[in-house]
Amino acid sequence: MGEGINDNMINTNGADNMDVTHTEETADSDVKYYTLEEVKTHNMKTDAWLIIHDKVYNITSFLEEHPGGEDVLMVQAGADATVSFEDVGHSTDAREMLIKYYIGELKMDDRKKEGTKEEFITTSGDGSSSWTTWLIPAIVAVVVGIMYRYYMQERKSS
Ligand code: HEM
Repeated sequence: MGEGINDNMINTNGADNMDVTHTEETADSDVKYYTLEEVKTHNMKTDAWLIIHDKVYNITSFLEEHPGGEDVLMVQAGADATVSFEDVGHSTDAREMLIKYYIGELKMDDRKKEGTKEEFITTSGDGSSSWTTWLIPAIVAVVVGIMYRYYMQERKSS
């Protein structure tokens, strides 16, 4: 994995970085990047990670403390829990707690930006036709209104 395919983006000072295993570091900070494949392997009670909004959390020590229970977390362990986490409507406190368990970022290649957006914008078709549905009746209404005014004026003057 990662035998220098994308390394030019990530590894700008690679002179003494001989040991490139699963975690590559950005040039600007110590942020660790994990692949989805790697996160998937951490799906046990003794070693549980999950992804929320492209960030990776090691929640092993939190499993027993979670007010929503251990089981719901274990269902998500090793996977992207963004939708479940948001569906519950976690409090600001819960969101702040995440910091404690943060261990790094999901690799850019494994992020699904459109995927997460699509989940929330699926209710009313593709949206592109929505403006035509009101614009055409609006034009018709204006034209009918103008014609009606002319008609009334003609009736008054005759
Ligand atoms: C590390 C990630 C998580 C943290 C820090 C966290 C934290 C919390 C906290 C503090 C609460 C108490 C209520 C609140 O303050 O919102 C809570 C409740 C809950 N959480 Fe989480 N949670 C996490 C992940 C998840 C995930 C992934 C799920 C779903 C699969 C989940 C499901 C629930 C449920 C069902 C409740 C109970 C809600 C209720 O009884 O009203 N949580 N969580």
